Amino acid sequence: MAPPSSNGEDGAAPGAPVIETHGLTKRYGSGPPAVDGLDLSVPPGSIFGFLGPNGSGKTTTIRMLMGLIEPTAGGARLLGEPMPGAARRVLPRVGALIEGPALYGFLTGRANLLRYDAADPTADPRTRAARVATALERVGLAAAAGKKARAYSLGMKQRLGLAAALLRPRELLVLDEPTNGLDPQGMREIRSLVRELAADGTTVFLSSHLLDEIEQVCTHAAVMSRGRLIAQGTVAELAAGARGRLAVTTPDTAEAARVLKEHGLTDLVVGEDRVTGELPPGPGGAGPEAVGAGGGPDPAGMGGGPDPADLNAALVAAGVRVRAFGAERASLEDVFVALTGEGFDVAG
Ligand SMILES: Nc1ncnc2c1ncn2[C@@H]1O[C@H](COP(=O)(O)OP(=O)(O)OP(=O)(O)O)[C@@H](O)[C@H]1O
Repeated sequence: MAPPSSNGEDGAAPGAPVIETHGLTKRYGSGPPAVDGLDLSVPPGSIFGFLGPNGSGKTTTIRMLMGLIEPTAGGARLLGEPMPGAARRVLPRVGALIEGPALYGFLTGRANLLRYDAADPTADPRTRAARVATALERVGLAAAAGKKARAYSLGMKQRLGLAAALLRPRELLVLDEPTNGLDPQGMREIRSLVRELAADGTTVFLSSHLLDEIEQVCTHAAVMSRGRLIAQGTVAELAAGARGRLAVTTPDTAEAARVLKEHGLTDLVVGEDRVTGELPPGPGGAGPEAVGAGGGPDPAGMGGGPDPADLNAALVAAGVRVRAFGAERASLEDVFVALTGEGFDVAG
């Protein structure tokens, strides 16, 4: 195997996590820690969603990752290097957008980027204009580059912030709530930009309190609750770890509910012509990397339990007229609720 430094770059071996934390903890005062013993592992090339309700410790974690604040305990490595120790070496390879971009409203979008570029002592002034033009093009702001930043929509401001983060090639992008406050169109624009950047090989780590957003754009996710990591893995693994619900469409709802209950389904919801119920847990438990839950993988993705074919046969045998029958895929919201026993605060 080639040595890790054979590509002439510092840092991690190929395939090594781009972000890795061990027991990362931050305590601000005498209360419970804002971040508590976090073990995070972000694979290269992933779009990694860092999910949790407001106040669950996402921004505090990102600030520690970027070396902006010191952990109370534990440590973090970025691109294989310890933070904050190696910040000067590592941060030029990392683009970040934390708590919205700092922009001068009285300057044009282009002039804002020229200022950012000029603030980088390693940036060659002779190629500055070209770099700025490329970054504006990258985020779809070339046509609006001559407008004052104060006339930009929130989505355009976020894109300008991303352009600033992309003035030089980056191996990792860290985005704190990049779509916060944006309208649906603005959200779509940021999401497609994130996908494009990832397709070019950049690992993207983004925080969000929006489950939907993580499901739409991310390949991997970590779920935070009250400063603790409660699960991490691929989005597919996480959703498969939550028990799916079975839905039966039938005019014979009462009888269908009885049969499903008999076969171990719980949390039955009986509608006008539909019954849904939670499939019982299989031997695998809560999911592949459910922290502290001790579960193993569930290859069927249905939570184990009875075979749906047998359930359908039992319904028919009991005289239930089945119009439609199927498993509903668990969402990340189901995962969150199953793991924490709490609802997800989706305000905003
Ligand atoms: N500088 C600080 N001093 C004291 N407490 C803080 C500070 N920053 C954050 N906290 C507290 O730490 C906890 C985690 O906050 P944090 O901002 O990291 O969460 P978050 O998940 O990013 O939420 P949000 O999306 O609302 O920013 C909260 O209880 C918050 O009040």
